Amino acid sequence: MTQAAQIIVDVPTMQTNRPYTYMIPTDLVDAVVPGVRVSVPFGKGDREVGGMVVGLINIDQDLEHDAVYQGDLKPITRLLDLVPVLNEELLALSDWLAQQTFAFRISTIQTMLPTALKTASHKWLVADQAIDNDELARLFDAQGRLDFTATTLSESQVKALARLQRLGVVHATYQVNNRAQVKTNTWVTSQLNEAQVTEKLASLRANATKQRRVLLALSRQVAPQPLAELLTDARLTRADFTAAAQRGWVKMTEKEVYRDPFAQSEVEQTTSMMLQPDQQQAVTAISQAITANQATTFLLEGVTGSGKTEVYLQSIAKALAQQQTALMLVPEIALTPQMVKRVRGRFGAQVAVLHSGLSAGEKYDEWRRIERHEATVVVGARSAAFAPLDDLGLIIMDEEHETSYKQSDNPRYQARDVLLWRAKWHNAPVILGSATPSLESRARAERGVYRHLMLPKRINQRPLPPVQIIDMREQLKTRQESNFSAALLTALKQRLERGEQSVLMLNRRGFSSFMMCRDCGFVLKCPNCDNTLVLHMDSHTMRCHYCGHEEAIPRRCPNCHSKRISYYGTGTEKVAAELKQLLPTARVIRMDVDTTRRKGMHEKMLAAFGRREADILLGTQMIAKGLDYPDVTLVGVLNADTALGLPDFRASERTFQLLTQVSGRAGRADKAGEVMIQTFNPDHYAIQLAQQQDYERFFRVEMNLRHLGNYPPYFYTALISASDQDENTAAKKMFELADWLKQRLSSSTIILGPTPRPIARIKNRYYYQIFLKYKQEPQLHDALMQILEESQHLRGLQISIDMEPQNFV
Ligand SMILES: Nc1ncnc2c1ncn2[C@@H]1O[C@H](COP(=O)(O)OP(=O)(O)OP(=O)(O)O)[C@@H](O)[C@H]1O
Ligand SMILES: [Zn+2]
Ligand SMILES: [Zn+2]
Repeated sequence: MTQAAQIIVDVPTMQTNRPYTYMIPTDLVDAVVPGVRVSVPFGKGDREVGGMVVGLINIDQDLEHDAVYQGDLKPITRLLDLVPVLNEELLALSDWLAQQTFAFRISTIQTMLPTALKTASHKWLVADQAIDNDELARLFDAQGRLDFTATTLSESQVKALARLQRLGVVHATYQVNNRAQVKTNTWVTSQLNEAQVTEKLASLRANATKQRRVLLALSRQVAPQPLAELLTDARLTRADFTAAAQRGWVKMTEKEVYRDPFAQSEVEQTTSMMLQPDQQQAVTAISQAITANQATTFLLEGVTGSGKTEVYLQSIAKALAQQQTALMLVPEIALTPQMVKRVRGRFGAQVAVLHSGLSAGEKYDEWRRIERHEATVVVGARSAAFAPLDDLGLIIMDEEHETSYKQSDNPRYQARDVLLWRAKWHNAPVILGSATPSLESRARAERGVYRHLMLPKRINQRPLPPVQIIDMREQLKTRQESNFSAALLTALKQRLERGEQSVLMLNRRGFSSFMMCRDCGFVLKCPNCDNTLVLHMDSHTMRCHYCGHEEAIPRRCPNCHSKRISYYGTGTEKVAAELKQLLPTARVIRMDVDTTRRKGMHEKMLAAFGRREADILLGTQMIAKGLDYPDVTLVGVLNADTALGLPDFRASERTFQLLTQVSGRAGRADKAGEVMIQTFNPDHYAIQLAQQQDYERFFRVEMNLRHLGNYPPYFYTALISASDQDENTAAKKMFELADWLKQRLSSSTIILGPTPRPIARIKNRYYYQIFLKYKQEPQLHDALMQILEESQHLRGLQISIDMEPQNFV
């Protein structure tokens, strides 16, 4: 009996999207197992490519059934791993995921591996114990390291080393060949003494404000300090200090940053709290499912501040108590030290944390701790859904409604689906938690597919803060254009006088992509779909992205005939400038993608705000989550409407979710809180119901509208996009496709488009899309596969498929 290996090669094309059969050299027979990476000769000229072993077959019996096999089998060239890097579960998952998302198997496999394993990296073997074989022991240097990538090893040596790794005598580590992985911080050292600073300040021109700020900052501290710290004053920029360096006032140096080894040990140990009755009920139900190994999905719906986290923690404890592991996903933005602290505080060093802030090396370290069963609790963002935990006893997804759980690039997977799949594999329950569940999940709870658990009250009966809606149309009649209503401005002044803090949110979603009447708030909608029309400056038209309807940009408001129609939207920078004028004494921290791009800035700014170094935290959506500061008594939303204008059937849902989240930040401690929402659409149901914080009503109203519009959760959706350098080719192909689909699919399926994409041209490629809404469509998978396969033969045209798309702009 001869064995051969089934290998997915690292050649991402439709033709190669299936296992190829390779011969296993006799010496490697035991070492080649599913889940190890290899390199193999492939294609014309036997180019060497990487690959993943996904299965083994007996040549004598199975080969005639192997469709791919032609001619003599080529042998595997090299073994890259001594032990599998993906286990049986994850291999099966990668296969399922490729099917679900119409992605190549190699790309779903790559998605599951930590970066250190997929980029060009240098592999070392490290001896953890003495090796009792002289020949092998000699391969290791004085530090017990063997350079696996550079050393030529005989096949028997490879086999023997594989055995040692399986026994835990040696382990593999990776050094990523990427200089950028070394983290550095810029430090600023003043070159001026106190007297010189005073002198320079005196000689500055009156309008040299930037230089004055830099000098003032220098006067406060003489010792070298990190630039990032100086930049917590939002009025200062890196460029100001670069300019100062050119003047010889400061020296800027790069220092390497090391991981703080005390960061973990500082976390204070916490113990389980006495649960409130609602919490207790939830924990009991979840615990029963854990004990019974039932893959029940729970929807934990709890208002902001109702103590969902404590329910998670005590349920995790239950899983650990029966020697199982737990996986918890949170949105990237919520992975603040606060959240990590709460989990570490309860479970200590057995917690592994995976987030985008870690370097490739750090991520690999965490991944390995999980694989070696050193970590039994994993907290992480979307990609942590693939954490290689064995024997999962509980899976949690916090803020389950968050769009960031859906990956927008290939493979376009929804982490929630991955978790549900894994739960079935492990017979483990899942908790989907949120104050504002997605309509899809809430509808499933209604139909009994998920079990519904509720936490309807805040802890200690603290009231939800009162929410006031401010009609900006009224404001505009009396005052000149401003981002601040009189009421909000007064409230901000009060907080300043009382020494309390305020949070201001500027909604960036939908920023200037549509038009709105400044007098009546009217937003132009599609006559066919009731979706907001998107402004296309290139063609000077308003377009519907679902059905393709197009019309001229109106000069007057179709509703009130006002001429004051404009792009609605504004940036945080502009708001910060206005704030400076209106409230010159207020200390403001501005938090948006620009100011938080540098690693660690997000946490630094929040920490500074927590230390009360600022009066106002001004930011985009990123401030809506997770903040728990006792002195915040005012939350202001500057523009509640912008997301409502988006050409997205989920626009109301997103708006409601965001407003509810951000309102939940006020009055969490003893001091009462207050929320003010500025809007041009005070009567819109999403805004009205957010004011009342009435999720239940919102759910009913929105479900009704979804039903009328044939949208999810009543219909499933899929988005097919095609792009080409030639606009006609892309359009023509998509019209053909739409016709073909009409014949192929059932008549109950709704095919919208093709239409040009919101940004029709990206990097000189033209995009067209078809939007599908369907209930039951057994033909769909095959039809879409066929489209992908056929598109391979069309040079230049690229087709992508997004199941249950979350983003339309
Ligand atoms: N049983 C309890 N007894 C006393 N305090 C509790 C209890 N459960 C939770 N808390 C406290 O109540 C506060 C709010 O809880 P938590 O942050 O878990 O709510 P949440 O539902 O996750 O809120 P959000 O959705 O706003 O993040 C926290 O400070 C938490 O420590
Ligand atoms: Zn109008
Ligand atoms: Zn339309």
